[in-house]
Amino acid sequence: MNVLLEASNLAKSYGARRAVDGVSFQVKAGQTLGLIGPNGAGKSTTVGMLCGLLAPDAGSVRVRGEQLGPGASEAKRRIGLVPQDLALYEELPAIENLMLFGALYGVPRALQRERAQRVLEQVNLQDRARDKPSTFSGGMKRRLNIGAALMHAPELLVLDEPTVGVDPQSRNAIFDILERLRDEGCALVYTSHYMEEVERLADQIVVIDGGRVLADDTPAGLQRRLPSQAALQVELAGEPEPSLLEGLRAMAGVTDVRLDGLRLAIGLKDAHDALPVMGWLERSGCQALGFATNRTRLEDIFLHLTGRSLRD
Ligand SMILES: Nc1ncnc2c1ncn2[C@@H]1O[C@H](COP(=O)(O)OP(=O)(O)OP(=O)(O)O)[C@@H](O)[C@H]1O
Repeated sequence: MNVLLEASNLAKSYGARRAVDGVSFQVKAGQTLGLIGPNGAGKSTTVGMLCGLLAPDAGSVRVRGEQLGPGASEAKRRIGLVPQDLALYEELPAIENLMLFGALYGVPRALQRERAQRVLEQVNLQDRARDKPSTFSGGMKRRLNIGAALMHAPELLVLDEPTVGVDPQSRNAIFDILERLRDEGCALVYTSHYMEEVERLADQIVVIDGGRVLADDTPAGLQRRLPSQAALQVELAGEPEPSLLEGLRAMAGVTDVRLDGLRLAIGLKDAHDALPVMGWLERSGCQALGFATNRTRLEDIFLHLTGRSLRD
């Protein structure tokens, strides 16, 4: 696959604070890259540099081989940015908002209306073309905000936490739009601190924390890095013998054993390891009131990599 965007060793400090500290990754044409990290990880600062809004202290961003610099360029025109904060004119009808953004991005005047109509369809607002954003719901404003970044038909759409403050229904509507764009071949960089969002959309995931890349892998590759692929929860009838816990820890396929009151949590290399473990518990005379199994969530990769959870 051909490389569309290449970030190399990006660094940016605000005073003494290193917000981004040597970030590198690639986005290939048509690829969907999820950039995930907790609040303050450096996502917005990275996005600002990817789009040429922030000048890096060190490192570079190349779009189809051309390095981003100050001022307008062919490389910048290949990118559309959906900022975290809404950037709309509340009292200007939706279609005119889009035409204005088209003009700012250099779309020829003769093409602006036609382009805006196509974009309104892409973001499912074709029935609201003449209405003002001041009359829109929060989710509709977010969709129009995405539309503004699509007016110049970019090859790559960069979205900075586009679902912040959005209800679940509107969030799904945004995802439908992004999935359609992806299917039409538009590359996406999607930043979030919700792993389930990134998992739904991305075919490559970059995990960042403290301004550094901790992992850059496919969702399946990240999942494989987790020591436990599943967990078995056992509700015990009584206090277990220490030998029971020792026996469990020695079993093949068991990665971790934790006792919390009468709840036993057993980490498993594979979901298939649950049955032999339950059989062994029964043969050992363990009195259980209930069993439950669950697959490890990809979200736990952050805990695995840092010892901290993604959201406090
Ligand atoms: N303009 C600024 N001036 C000073 N410090 C800043 C500025 N912007 C960001 N920072 C700091 O840089 C670090 C990275 O911030 P950044 O906004 O890039 O993270 P983020 O991952 O996007 O977080 P969030 O999800 O909260 O937006 C943080 O410690 C933040 O406080």
